[in-house]
Amino acid sequence: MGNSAREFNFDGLVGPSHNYAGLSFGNVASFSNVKSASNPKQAALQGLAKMRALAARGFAQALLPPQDRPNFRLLRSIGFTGTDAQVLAKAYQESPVILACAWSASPMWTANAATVSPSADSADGRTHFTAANLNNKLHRAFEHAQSARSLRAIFKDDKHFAVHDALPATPAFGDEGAANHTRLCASHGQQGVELFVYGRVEFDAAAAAPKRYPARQTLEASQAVARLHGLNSARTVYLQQNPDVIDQGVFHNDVIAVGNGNVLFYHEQAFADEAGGLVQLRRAMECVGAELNAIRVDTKKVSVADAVASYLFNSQLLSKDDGKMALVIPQECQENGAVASYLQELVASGGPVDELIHFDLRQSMRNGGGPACLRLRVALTDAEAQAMHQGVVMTEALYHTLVAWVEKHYRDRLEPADLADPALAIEVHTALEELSRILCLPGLYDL
Ligand SMILES: N=C(N)NCCC[C@H](NC(=O)CCC(=O)O)C(=O)O
Repeated sequence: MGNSAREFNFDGLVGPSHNYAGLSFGNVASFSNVKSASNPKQAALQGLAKMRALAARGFAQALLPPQDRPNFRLLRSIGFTGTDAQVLAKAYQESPVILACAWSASPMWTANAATVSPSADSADGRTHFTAANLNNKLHRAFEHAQSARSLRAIFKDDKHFAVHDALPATPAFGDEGAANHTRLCASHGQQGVELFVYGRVEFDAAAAAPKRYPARQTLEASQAVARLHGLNSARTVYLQQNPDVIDQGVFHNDVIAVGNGNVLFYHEQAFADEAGGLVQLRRAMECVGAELNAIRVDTKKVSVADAVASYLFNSQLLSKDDGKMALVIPQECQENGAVASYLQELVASGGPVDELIHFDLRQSMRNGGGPACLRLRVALTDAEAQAMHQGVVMTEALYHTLVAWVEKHYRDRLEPADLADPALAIEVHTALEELSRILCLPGLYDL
């Protein structure tokens, strides 16, 4: 258990079938952009620009590859038969929405790929990953097999890493991965407090739950992940998300709170019991010799509606070498008056956050995915960082190779009817075969 570690951010490389299908009930952006035309090329380039800029700033940056689409296995398993072209044509005719599920590029939001516990926190001293089953949404519920496969390809060395399969895919174990999990610590390499935020409790009929939109994460799932990872109960905290904010479009906790180091940046209405939650967190933080720095944003400064529209809390909070933190925000935050003035106040306050870095991530934002959705955090010691596959680490050279690859293979416009085009399936397949060569991961896909 070394205590020098760096946090790598594994961003999802946006896949060539990025489109707007309105598949996520409870996610306001997904619903309001249904059936509008997407631009997969621009989406991928926007994501790559973020990765490149953060890598150039010295932050440890890597990527997770997109997944093979469309999912012909899904389409065939529900009775669409014939050649690939016939399967697409029949699905488009009978159920365009299920066809869109089979094409979804949703694995780009890698915060939902898995929950990660660094080696400093686990009983066996390895880094643990549990692929998230994402079983609340059809289009996301089949991501986990490839997520686990990709993670195993990158974190192969079982001396250092353990990748667990997703929890049983049933509502009791609804698991959304790192989007509902954050880690608080004195420094990334030291023991930390793992905070799991759940939306509902399967086996407690009296527990509060949202009324309008689904709660995707259960307490039972969070507890199962903590067990699999061998976490210590004194350093593990479970808090309930405020069901009222889920009903206002906060479908994951990372839409209303983000943590890094000893800082928890959160909205006043994020948790069902704010005061009780802070007591639990402070107590757990004492066990790791750290003091919680809670930055609470009041409703009178930023309403829940403004937080959802701007994605203020779906920001990345990154530790800089000088001990301060940068907040990586989507440009929508600058365009929202209340949020923009709050942010000016925040960086001028003399607190830990002294810099804002903003990106145009509009293509992803229109499906409800901001900077924090697009990345999976993995804190690694030097030995662990060396043991992982190096082909996914972002460098200037890889950036340029991937930009050329995107320019060659991606379309700049996709509309619902394009999902019936058999040529698109061949294009995606060809692109991914080439990608697995670029990343030096020959067995990446089960093509
Ligand atoms: N908050 C985090 N960590 N992730 C954001 C995920 C956004 C994703 N959107 C979608 O899946 C929309 C797909 C569509 O409508 O085409 C979702 O709702 O699961």
